Amino acid sequence: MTVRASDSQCEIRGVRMSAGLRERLSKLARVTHDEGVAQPIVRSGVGNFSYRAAILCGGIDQHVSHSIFTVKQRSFEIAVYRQLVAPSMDFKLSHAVSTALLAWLLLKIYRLVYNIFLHPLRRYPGPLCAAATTWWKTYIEVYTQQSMTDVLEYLHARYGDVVRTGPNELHFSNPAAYNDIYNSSARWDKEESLYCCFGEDRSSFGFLTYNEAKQRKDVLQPLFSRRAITNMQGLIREKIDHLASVLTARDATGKSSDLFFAFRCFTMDTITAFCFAKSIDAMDAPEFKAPIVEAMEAANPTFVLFKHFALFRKLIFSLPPSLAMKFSPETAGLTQLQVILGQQVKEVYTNYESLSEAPHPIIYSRLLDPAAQNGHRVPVPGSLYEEGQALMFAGTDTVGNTLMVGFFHILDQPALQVRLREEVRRAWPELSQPPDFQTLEKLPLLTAAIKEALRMASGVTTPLPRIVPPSGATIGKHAVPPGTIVGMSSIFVHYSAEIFPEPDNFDIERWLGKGVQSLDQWLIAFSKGPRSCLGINLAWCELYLAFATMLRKFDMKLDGTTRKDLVWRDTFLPYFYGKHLTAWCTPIAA
Ligand code: HEM
Repeated sequence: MTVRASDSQCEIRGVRMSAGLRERLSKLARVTHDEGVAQPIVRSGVGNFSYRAAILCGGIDQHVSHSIFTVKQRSFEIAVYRQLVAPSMDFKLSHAVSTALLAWLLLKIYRLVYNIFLHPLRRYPGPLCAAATTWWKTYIEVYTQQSMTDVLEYLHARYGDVVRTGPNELHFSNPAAYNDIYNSSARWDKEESLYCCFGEDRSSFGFLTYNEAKQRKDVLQPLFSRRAITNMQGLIREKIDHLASVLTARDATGKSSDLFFAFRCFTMDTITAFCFAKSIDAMDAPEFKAPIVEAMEAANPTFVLFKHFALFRKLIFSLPPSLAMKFSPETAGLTQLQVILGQQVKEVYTNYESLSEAPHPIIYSRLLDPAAQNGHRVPVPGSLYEEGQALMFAGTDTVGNTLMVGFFHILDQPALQVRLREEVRRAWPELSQPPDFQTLEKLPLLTAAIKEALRMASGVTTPLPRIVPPSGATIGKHAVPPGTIVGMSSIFVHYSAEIFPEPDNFDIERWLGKGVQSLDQWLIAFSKGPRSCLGINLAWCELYLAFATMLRKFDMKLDGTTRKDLVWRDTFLPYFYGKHLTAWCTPIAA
């Protein structure tokens, strides 16, 4: 089709023009119609006019025509546009949109019907909505903001030991099933939508496959072995002593302390020194409100949002930090954390040599060492950053939560605090000569208290989702087809009344006495199998040194925190949203 237009005339060739259209145009302008001419004349029209006329004539018609309009351009243009072009454009657009919507809707309906009636998991019990669509989980976690672990408890009480929690997902509650999923021979992939939400896809924690994770963990493992951690316990001793001195100074000014943040600052300073040979000095922040610790705390619920809305996550991660924080204040904590951490990683990258001056092995020194890579390349900067973020999260909140939960219960039972202190004092008579990690490990009451704290804090509370391999699997005596997402939250083991009677009570006696060693198999805070915790030795060492030091150096009393304040919501780690554990920490003179 061609259009030629001037101030007074518009010529259109090679278009299809119906009788109806011709009649309507005639009312607007004088139209000359010549059926015989089909040769196109290519000349440009006058701006919008020719464009609109072109749309007008291209849209609706039957016959090939050549029409000449004699027009008063402006009024013709407006009239044609209003009466013919706009409606026809609307029609075409709305037609395309509604067709696409209909196709999408049909596809979704087909998917729902398939998920409910034809899916290989159709015989597994669970809510209909969960079987039909993953949006059910989004509704629970994002819209109602319930803790998925609470919902799972309810579902298992109603449906039994296996529940379908998504179209392609099963959750198990029988403690025996835990070992079927998480054991040394189960090299199953991690599930993408959860593990990618942290933005740590290229880290020991975030790699989805066993092989990728193993390659990275093999590089890091020598630094996390029991021997390596025992050798570097001086670093942890230095950090916990520093925390004790800050708490002492606070007490001297008559202040109680936010131990929730204080413990996180201690673990943060420890892991940053271990990673970067440089502490972030979180413990020296006023009121222990170190920006990185606060940012980490605020980041927890963000991951739930990112898990359900991957596009939103990609958008936030792609924006410059200042824009991301403005655009989405609710995820600003994570962005802030990434900025702080990014600077730290960049510094290490540019001052690599300084790492060798540290008195203990440094994680980044090893990550950047070509000789440590077992024939592979040194990780790219993005992967180095992500490893740093993974280690910060893995090493800070987990140990911090265990200390916080443990100390709440110990302070809630003053007689227990005295009993534990007496045991520690026997091993640590001279305040200025603290015993080492190996000595503390032998103290039965202290060990029982730490185990009980690990049990009740539960480490990572989310069911750790894995993909059943092509061979399929039997989990808790149920045959599970290949490709199914399976998981089990640690709380179904740690709060099982059959294994741990009266599980809501902090009772160190359950770990003491003869024949209780077998109970250790049910302490699964660090998970089991090839994707279990890389930092387990570091965590135990921090816990022993911190529990012993706090008990030996302070007489502690709760400052208004009650059991109700220990409420949490599952955001991968438990997100404690009650009043922080606050206590008076009075130094013990000798
Ligand atoms: C009480 C303290 C801790 C607890 C309860 C704990 C718990 C866990 C759990 C349950 C997992 C498995 C996560 C999954 O399957 O997705 C895990 C993995 C991991 N943890 Fe820990 N953790 C603790 C301390 C630490 C520390 C101090 C570090 C070191 C900085 C650390 C580093 C890691 C890493 C790198 C992984 C990923 C391993 C993999 O995916 O193969 N953790 N931890």
